[in-house]
Amino acid sequence: MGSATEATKDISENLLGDKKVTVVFVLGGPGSGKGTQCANIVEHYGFTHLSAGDLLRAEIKSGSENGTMIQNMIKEGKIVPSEVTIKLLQTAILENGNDKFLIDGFPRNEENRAAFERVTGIVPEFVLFFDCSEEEMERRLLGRNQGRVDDNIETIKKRFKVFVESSLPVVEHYESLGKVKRIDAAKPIPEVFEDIKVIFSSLASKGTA
Ligand SMILES: Nc1ncnc2c1ncn2[C@@H]1O[C@H](COP(=O)(O)OP(=O)(O)O)[C@@H](O)[C@H]1O
Ligand SMILES: Nc1ccn([C@H]2C[C@H](O)[C@@H](COP(=O)(O)OP(=O)(O)O)O2)c(=O)n1
Ligand SMILES: [Mg+2]
Repeated sequence: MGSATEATKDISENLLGDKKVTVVFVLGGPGSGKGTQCANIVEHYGFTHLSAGDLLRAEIKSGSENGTMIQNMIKEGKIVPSEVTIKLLQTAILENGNDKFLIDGFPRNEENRAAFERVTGIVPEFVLFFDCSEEEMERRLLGRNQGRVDDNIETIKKRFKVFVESSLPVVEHYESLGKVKRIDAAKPIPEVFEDIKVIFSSLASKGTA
């Protein structure tokens, strides 16, 4: 004991038991196509998709005591405190037999990132970053039609601001570590997936996933 590295490892073993996992963070602005492409990656590369937003929406539906707080924050385009989101992610990881996870829409700010690293000890294999213009993302969100309380123009503008101010710095952090694989997400869905395939096929052939 004594070193910071050992301390982090001990905490990680407490929270995830002995489970060793491969994690890819999937980041990008609202409407950049993260969820759509995660479904493709799951189908072809055997990952399990964990969307932080989906987990939070399920928590609202379940009638949990945090439900109203989460709902209000999502409506305002704000980011839910990391202890809530991390708990949901941790449970989902432990409940799943798989050891390869795409974590979509997390970490969305520095607090998310630092807390996740601290309490799980998980370091992502890499970050898949979906690069797309706000104009295109806005068009997609307004056409998404999933009945979401945050897919209206007022909340969308707030989400874009939060993305630029809080989420892009997380991407920059991972860029400084050489961990970001950037995708041109403005292209049509099949073309975006062709670019993603190159990345995941090379991961599979290295035997790390
Ligand atoms: N490359 C693309 N071109 C056009 N529309 C797309 C593309 N990728 C996703 N979409 C559509 O845009 C909307 C948002 O996609 P989604 O995967 O939910 O994005 P995110 O999870 O990043 O918010 C959905 O209606 C989806 O069908
Ligand atoms: N790490 C996260 C992820 C999502 N949330 C909340 C705030 C986000 O605006 C909403 C919706 O997230 P979601 O990833 O589903 O949204 P998009 O797929 O990017 O459109 O959920 C959060 O508070 N913390
Ligand atoms: Mg999504």
